[in-house]
Amino acid sequence: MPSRSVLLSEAFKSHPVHLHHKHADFSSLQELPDSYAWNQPDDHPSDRSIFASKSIPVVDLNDPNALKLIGHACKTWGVFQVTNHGISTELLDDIESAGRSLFSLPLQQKLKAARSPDGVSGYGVARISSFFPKLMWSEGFTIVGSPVDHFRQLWPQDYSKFCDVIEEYEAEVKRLAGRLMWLMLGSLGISRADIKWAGPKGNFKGASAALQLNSYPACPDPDRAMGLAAHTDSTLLTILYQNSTSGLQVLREGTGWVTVPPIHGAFVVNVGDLLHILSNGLYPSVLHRAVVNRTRHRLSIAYLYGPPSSVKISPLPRLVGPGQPPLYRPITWTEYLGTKAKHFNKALSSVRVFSPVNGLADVTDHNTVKVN
Ligand SMILES: C=C1C[C@]23C[C@H]1CC[C@H]2[C@@]12CCC[C@@](C)(C(=O)O1)[C@H]2[C@@H]3C(=O)O
Ligand SMILES: O=C(O)CCC(=O)C(=O)O
Ligand SMILES: [Fe+2]
Repeated sequence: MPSRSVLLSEAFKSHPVHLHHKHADFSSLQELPDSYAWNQPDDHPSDRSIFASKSIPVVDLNDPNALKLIGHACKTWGVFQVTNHGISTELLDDIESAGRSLFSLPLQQKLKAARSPDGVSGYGVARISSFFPKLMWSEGFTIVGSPVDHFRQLWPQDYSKFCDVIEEYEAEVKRLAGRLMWLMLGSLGISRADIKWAGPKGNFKGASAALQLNSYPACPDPDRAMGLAAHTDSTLLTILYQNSTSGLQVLREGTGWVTVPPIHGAFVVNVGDLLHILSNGLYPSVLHRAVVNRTRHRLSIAYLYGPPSSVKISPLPRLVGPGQPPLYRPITWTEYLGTKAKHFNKALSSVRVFSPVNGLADVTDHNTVKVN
């Protein structure tokens, strides 16, 4: 561990986003305001692809072949769903209803817990909003560390029961994340000895994470609106719970946008940018987005899981060799979040090592134009 550890919550100190004037009271909007109309013909939610014939793999964690199935899903899709993961449907119901209570508070109340421009936690629009000229039809609440201060502002009387649900959910999903890490890495031949930062018990005790509650209100003109614009996650992996309303889509090369159908009690697990780096490019970090719905409110809860914040992540030595040079330079999670805040979807290529073979430019050559 480096002596000076930079917390995840510090990641955006040098990349503040000022979006406060953009909070909307969706329930009062009967028509889609122009500021929410994403009418680019080639990246339009209305090209939402059918439940494609080849669909996202579903893996039962009790299946003796789970390791192999997960490895295959990670290589080919970068995303899969898991069932029999050990987290009770009661806890899922509890976290969903906590999310619902939060987003159904009056806007003025939610704004009391607004995310500060250089902070990570609190209520607000997606951080990536600053890269797009149009607004997204969603609101979010990010939790890093204890939610108690913000929850006290939201629910001065009964914040503690909501804190308990969040804490219980985080503890359970953290355990699942550690288990999934070993399955995802195990199928690449990686074992405990290869990842020192997983700790002596191999339980990734020092891992960092953010919990992102996303709310997508019913929308008067869903075909022209965008819930959450296409992005990859800056994580090792993300564990997503979605309610029974569909909306999540992943981009599959050669197919287009594929809807991830909600399965009651299941989680969607996707590879993030840091696992792509760790796997030396073997696992793709999947591009995904959320579209919205005319009649139904949609809720999703993403557990964005990463390494201890100051551990340098680089391609695993076991996956590097004479024919497989390391494709990425070492970077900490906190540094990567800063890079993402600056370069957005070009962040990953900005970490890519210069090579005369792949012809990619070094990070110093990277200039991304930010649309505000
Ligand atoms: C630990 C994370 C990961 C963050 C930033 C920070 C807290 C919130 C996460 C998200 C959640 C919503 C999509 C995203 C793209 C966004 O705008 O905020 C994510 C982003 C990332 O994966 O880069
Ligand atoms: O709402 C969804 O299904 C997607 C959420 C997401 O991609 C995220 O929070 O990173
Ligand atoms: Fe995401």
